Amino acid sequence: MPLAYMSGFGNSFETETLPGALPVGRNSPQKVGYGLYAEQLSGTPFTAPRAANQRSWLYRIRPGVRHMSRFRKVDPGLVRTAPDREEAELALGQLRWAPVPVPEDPLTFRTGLRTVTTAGDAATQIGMAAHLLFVTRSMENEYFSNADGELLVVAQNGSLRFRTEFGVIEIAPGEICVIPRGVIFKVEIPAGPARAYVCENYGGGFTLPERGPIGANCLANPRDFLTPVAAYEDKEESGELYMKWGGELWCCEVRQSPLDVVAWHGNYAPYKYDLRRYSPVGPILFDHADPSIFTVLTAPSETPGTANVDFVIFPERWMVAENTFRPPWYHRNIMSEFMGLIYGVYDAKPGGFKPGGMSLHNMMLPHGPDTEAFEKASNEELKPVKQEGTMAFMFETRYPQRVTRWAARLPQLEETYADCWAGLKKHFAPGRREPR
Ligand SMILES: O=C(O)Cc1cc(O)ccc1O
Ligand SMILES: [Fe+2]
Repeated sequence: MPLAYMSGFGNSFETETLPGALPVGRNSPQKVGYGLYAEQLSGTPFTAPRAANQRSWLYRIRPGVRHMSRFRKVDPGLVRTAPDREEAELALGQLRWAPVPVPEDPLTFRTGLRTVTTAGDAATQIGMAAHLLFVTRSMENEYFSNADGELLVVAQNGSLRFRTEFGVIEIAPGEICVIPRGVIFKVEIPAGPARAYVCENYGGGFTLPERGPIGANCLANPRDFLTPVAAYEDKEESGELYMKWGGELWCCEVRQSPLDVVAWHGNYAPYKYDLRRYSPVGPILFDHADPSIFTVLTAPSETPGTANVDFVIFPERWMVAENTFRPPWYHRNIMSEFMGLIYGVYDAKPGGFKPGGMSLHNMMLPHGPDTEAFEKASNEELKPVKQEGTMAFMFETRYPQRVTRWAARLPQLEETYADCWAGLKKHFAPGRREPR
């Protein structure tokens, strides 16, 4: 049966699996219908301004206190949290990794999550981490929750099904989902092994960017964001609930499924989005716009216009600009750019950047098109060209990103990456002037 979702970004949703399970006109009646417990989950402080305030009311078989009590600390595997004090063994420079294959070992969402970079400080709710995720086994009586940040999951290969307290979300390559901080879930693989990129946002939640003069439409449209309808498990089997909290991994035994929410209402809930629904806006006469024009979601910091993390994509689009060097320009950026390629070809690196691969262009490190892309873009006939079948993305943060020991030691790290610019020759000729 296809999964059911409700459309809209940050709406006040309501959904119930049994008729009348949601109290009417109040949150906390003396007795909730069907013998359910009422519980509030606050994603922002109680006192957050109305426009930013996020909370949901969950009507569940048992309250959270019956699922989570004393935790014990367990091995975090390859998950790291900022500030990551493990030695950075890498010399400063532009970095790129070839795709890391999905290992053969049995890996669940918990054991298959591997941190690549960390930035900021999770304890102060600043910054982010970029992870790779490999899943070869579904979680059964195992559940996960992240108190350190929200998780933006970018499917790259294979599908992932998230059974959450709020309902079930499935994503395939080209789609993303966001699991808010504190939400309990488990991950299944409906059709074999899966690989994904994950951005863990330690700061305030992702929201839609302002459109300014673009107006009321295009870019990511709110109606294309989908939140699951309620779904619950009434399962009295023991298992483990893992919680990432304070940069450590904790575990407690559960005697029943904590995914026992029969009905809920509110605006703090997981959601998914198909990146192909994004309507890109760009230069239609000349020049190359800043990539912020392709922001799907932004997690602001306290400084206006300075994101804690922006999630930016490079989707299919027409390139039409006249007398323009069409790929990204060479640049240095105060923000740090982590990129991945979901499918297709990325125009700045047509040969070297492979689907499933990743690159890191850290704060103020110069980067831009490789030699091949420069030569082509400087000499091609500037007809309208469609960049087809491509989807790259960037996690762009105001904080420098530190590479983890795991990522620094990966054999896929390309030692000679910077050679992709080695062929950029000196063309300077004081006697020659291009027409303006
Ligand atoms: O560096 C990159 O490849 C990402 C990027 C793309 C673009 O079109 C403009 C700026 C930018 O950082
Ligand atoms: Fe860049």
